[in-house]
Amino acid sequence: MHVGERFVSAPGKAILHGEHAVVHGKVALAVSLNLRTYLRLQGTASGQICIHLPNIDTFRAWDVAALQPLVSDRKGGTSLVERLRAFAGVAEGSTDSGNMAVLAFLYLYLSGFAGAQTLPSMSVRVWSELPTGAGLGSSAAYTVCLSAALLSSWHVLCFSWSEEELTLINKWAFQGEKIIHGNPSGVDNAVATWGGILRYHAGKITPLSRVPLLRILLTNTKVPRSTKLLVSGVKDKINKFPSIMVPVLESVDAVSRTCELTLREMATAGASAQQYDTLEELMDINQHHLSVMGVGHPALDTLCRLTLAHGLHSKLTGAGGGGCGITLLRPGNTTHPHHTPVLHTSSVRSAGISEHTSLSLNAALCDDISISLSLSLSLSLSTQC
Ligand SMILES: Nc1ncnc2c1ncn2[C@@H]1O[C@H](COP(=O)(O)OP(=O)(O)OP(=O)(O)O)[C@@H](O)[C@H]1O
Ligand SMILES: C[C@@](O)(CCO)CC(=O)[O-]
Ligand SMILES: [Mg+2]
Repeated sequence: MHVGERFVSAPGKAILHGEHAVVHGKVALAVSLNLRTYLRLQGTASGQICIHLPNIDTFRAWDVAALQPLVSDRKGGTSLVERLRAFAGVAEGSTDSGNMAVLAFLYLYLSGFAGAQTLPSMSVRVWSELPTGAGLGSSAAYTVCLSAALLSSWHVLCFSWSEEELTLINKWAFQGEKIIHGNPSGVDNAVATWGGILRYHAGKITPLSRVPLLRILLTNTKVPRSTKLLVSGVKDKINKFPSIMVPVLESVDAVSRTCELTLREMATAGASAQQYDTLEELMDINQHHLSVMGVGHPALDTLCRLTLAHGLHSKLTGAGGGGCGITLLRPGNTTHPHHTPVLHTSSVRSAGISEHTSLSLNAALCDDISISLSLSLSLSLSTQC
């Protein structure tokens, strides 16, 4: 079987409210960024599968003939993930970047081509503008790219991403996220697939159509962390202290719902100072809840303290434990002349759209912390066949 060339990209995301609680069935609000991950897939006649992941210094190659026996379970009773772990020498519970990325790739590749008479040989390269493991959904953008490229080569189609195809891309990307994350909610891959701003609740994806233009700053603390470990740490805490932690999750749920309501009112009747007060208080409340869940970090505390000294309110975004924080700006806040910090929250769902407004960082505010990102918001998965 020979596959043609594919080039796809998918955006990262910022979570406004609801990270971690969303894993336990609560509401989250998330928005895509214009920092993207890109994938190029090329069919070859080399008899090999090669994957090149420059962001994480990983290059691996296998003979197709060595992978072929993994497709069917000849030993009986083992799952494809278990067979792949044994094949690639990856221990259960490993959080090594390269191992996780490679396992997710092999899983999606072998699942997709399981029905083919022979596995196709190919070379896949994935590179990203997103910092890896910093709370901006790099894992989901990676698995959405893999899923979109492999699906389009399984179906030998040049996608224009119909709703049905996006649903399929999202479903497979979720399987890849499971390998990297352990127990993902699905919010990150949904945003990487559909783009825009959306509400995510127990698997239900609702694009928000009436939202105001918000401006936020995004700060990378550059403190490394693993979403998988943070998510499992929160679960342990809930299991240990259910009567304490369940009300915290309920409260985060209420924060997300109140934020959604406030955004809708701001879009309908125009933004008032009181509504900004509300958004700021919600960020403070949620940041404290996230610290209670055990996913804060001194660098994030520093971000909150420094921005508060300028009258601005911040919270972590994504899994926390380091990574990135977001800071809400009011309309009158001045910003670095080269940056226009904006969080544009309209929802666009079709493919190939690169409409974006910018979301960037005012470095002058946060120069005690390593700050490196200058971002824009992009609104959908795009593809070029
Ligand atoms: N560009 C990339 N190339 C290869 N693998 C990647 C890439 N981006 C992410 N990954 C995989 O995803 C892992 C990071 O995922 P993780 O969920 O911990 O962080 P994140 O997705 O950036 O943050 P969050 O889940 O909080 O939004 C990496 O260790 C690697 O396995
Ligand atoms: C921490 C978390 O809630 C968001 C990570 O971006 C995990 C998830 O929802 O899968
Ligand atoms: Mg992730």
